[in-house]
Amino acid sequence: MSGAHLKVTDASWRPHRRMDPVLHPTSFEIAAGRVLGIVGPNGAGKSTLLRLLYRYQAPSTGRVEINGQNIWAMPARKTAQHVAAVLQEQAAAFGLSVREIIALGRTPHREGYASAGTQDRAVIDEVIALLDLRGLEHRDFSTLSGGERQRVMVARALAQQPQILILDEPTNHLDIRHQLEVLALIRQLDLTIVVSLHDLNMAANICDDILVLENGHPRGFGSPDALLTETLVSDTFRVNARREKLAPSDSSHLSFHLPT
Ligand SMILES: Nc1ncnc2c1ncn2[C@@H]1O[C@H](COP(=O)(O)OP(=O)(O)OP(=O)(O)O)[C@@H](O)[C@H]1O
Repeated sequence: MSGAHLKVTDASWRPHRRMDPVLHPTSFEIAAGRVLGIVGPNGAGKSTLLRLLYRYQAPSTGRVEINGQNIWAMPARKTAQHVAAVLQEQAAAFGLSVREIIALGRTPHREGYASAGTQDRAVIDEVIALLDLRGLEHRDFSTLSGGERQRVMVARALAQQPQILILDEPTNHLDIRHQLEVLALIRQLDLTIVVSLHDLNMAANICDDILVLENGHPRGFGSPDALLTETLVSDTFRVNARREKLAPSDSSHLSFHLPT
């Protein structure tokens, strides 16, 4: 697996013609292999932007390009060979096992109704091991806990062998250990990653770049250190934010308080 260049130019989205945009024109560019964090308050437009990136919704204006190709000019199947998404809502599984769910990630790479070949099985085995799912692979997906399901959905996305991985709040439902494991995995994958996160400290730790959205508008794009200033975080999230150095690691840490 290796990443792809992602370029978003003036992409906006509005639900109906006469309504205000939910996402106003937004532009950014990330080189192959970088991790971009999307942060912002509830309703800021994070999931809406992600939907444009994995070709679920067409932008009302602007373009999304992967390695210079507009994703709406390619067949959906071709986009699915490049981009995989892990979403907050998990589809109903109708009695499928964990392994069968993960195998669905191979669909864009198969011809017609062909069943899983040797390469498909090897990829599925690899991601099952990577996400520590060996003990669960024959369980009915619907019997899993929220955190176990989340790991299965990450495994399914990786089975797609994408160049770009989109994750919408991937640490929801995960206990601390599995949060750290999923975040470490994100850092270690040789892919371009776009991840929405509510935890700004987590975002600052794992992301190369951050895009801040507020009320459907891009507020800034840049490195976590340069962008996530006390002023920007306080204004965007309507809190008093303080940035401190944690001893002994000397890493930067944001803390938050309600304004008095
Ligand atoms: N299909 C739609 N029709 C009308 N409004 C919509 C539609 N989809 C999203 N919205 C609105 O757009 C805004 C942004 O929603 P979005 O889900 O992108 O925000 P978010 O930043 O991901 O929020 P959260 O952090 O709460 O998950 C919200 O006010 C939402 O109600």
